[in-house]
Amino acid sequence: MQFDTVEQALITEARLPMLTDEQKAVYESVTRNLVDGTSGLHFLDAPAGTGKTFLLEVLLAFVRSRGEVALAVAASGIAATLLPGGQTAHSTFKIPIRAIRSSKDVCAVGAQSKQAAVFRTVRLIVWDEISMTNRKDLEAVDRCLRDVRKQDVPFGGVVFVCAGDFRQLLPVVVHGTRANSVMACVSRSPLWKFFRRHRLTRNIRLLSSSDSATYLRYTELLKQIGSGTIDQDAEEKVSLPAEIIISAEAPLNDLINFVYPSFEASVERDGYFASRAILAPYNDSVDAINETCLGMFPGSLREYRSIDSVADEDAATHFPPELLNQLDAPNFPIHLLRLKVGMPVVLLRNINPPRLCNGTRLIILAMGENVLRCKIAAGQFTGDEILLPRIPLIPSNADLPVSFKRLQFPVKPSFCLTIHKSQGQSLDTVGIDLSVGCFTHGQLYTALSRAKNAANVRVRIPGTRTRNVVFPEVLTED
Ligand SMILES: Nc1ncnc2c1ncn2[C@@H]1O[C@H](COP(=O)(O)OP(=O)(O)OP(=O)(O)O)[C@@H](O)[C@H]1O
Repeated sequence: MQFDTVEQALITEARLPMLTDEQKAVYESVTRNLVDGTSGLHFLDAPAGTGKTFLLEVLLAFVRSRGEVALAVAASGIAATLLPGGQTAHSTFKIPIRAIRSSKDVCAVGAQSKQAAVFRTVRLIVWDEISMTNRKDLEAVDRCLRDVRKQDVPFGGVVFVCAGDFRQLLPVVVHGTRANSVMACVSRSPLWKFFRRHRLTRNIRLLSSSDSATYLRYTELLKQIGSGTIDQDAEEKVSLPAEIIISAEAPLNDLINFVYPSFEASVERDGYFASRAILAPYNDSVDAINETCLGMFPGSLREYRSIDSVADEDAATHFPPELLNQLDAPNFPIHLLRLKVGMPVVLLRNINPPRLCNGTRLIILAMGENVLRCKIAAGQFTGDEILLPRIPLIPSNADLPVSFKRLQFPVKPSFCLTIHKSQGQSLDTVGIDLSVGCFTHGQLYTALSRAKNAANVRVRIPGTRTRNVVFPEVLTED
């Protein structure tokens, strides 16, 4: 309700003529439900870059221009920052965060809560990157909406539009097998049959800046990699075009210099870090590349050591601070955080959604003893300045020997991101470090499809072949 209806109407008016015929057909189908007051479940099932998120933005603006409530969520924080008013699905619906999901999971939404009041009035829910969502989360939201809205129909009768691409990354199942990942997909949910499937086929991301021959060659390569129809050997390795390869025998700096040709100039240029990134499949490689980039980045280094303590005082003698300092968990700040003014970092917690979410990218402007002054680097709040304090953080979902608390800035360097975090992004320049190859479904396709221009992609691999993992059983027919 905080959206300005006039402003939203202007966005709708400006964007409508831009929609392709395919996008327009979906827009009309969804707005028919919204205008008629009928319910409708829609699934935008389309390859990377075909404008799913773009279309969701127009639908959100349409509803908000009418003074009605539209909620925007995404499977990951960084994808949520791309949607106006976007938040993670977990944060919006209070879905429990657990390593092992259960069919009995319930959203922590009280009947008298503000959240429940919003769910009763909401007209449209859009859910982006749904292919990364665990079906149990979607099912928990279904139960919550039926309950709160007192309507025993799927999602309590709201108009629900989800967008995704099963060629890209699937839900993460900790210690899970291939079958566990496949079974966790929303497409395996009994709810899925209620969704009407819409297709988009034109890659608009690439269209924006490639010549037509390059466009055709690269979109064909993406299609074959995404569907697993490209020639691959017994180790699932595929050949990539010579012009995009950087040899892994050459120094890592070659890839860094391709993506970040001038760190000195970057400090002055708005949008420099939002439009480019190095991607890698493993957290360890990401950390090592960030460390190398930090060494090359100009300016003086400041080190921040966290203060770590165990939750259970009785365990304190067995787990002294020096031992806790060495513990690490995914999506958790490290004990010794090394920062420089002007460098990009990514937020690791929801501080004040939707402005400051897990996944918001920031540039450091100044560093104090207990506070960082930062500028938001991407998304609808780009340019806003914020103050970020050290906060107490407890690792979730981690295989750690003890439960502990860390007082640290909730950020990590983001010259390089995991491929997982890049899903949903459109980047001008992309460098992919595959010196250690991809390990799961859709990683190579997701990484290669982030680029707006095929000429601005480089992949660092040993030799000319790299691993492409595809689980054909999750792919829907084109
Ligand atoms: N009709 C359009 N007119 C102009 N630009 C568009 C249009 N549709 C999409 N785009 C642009 O194309 C790029 C890719 O669009 P978008 O991110 O919506 O694709 P996507 O299908 O959501 O991709 P992914 O599956 O990778 O998340 C963006 O830069 C977006 O602004």
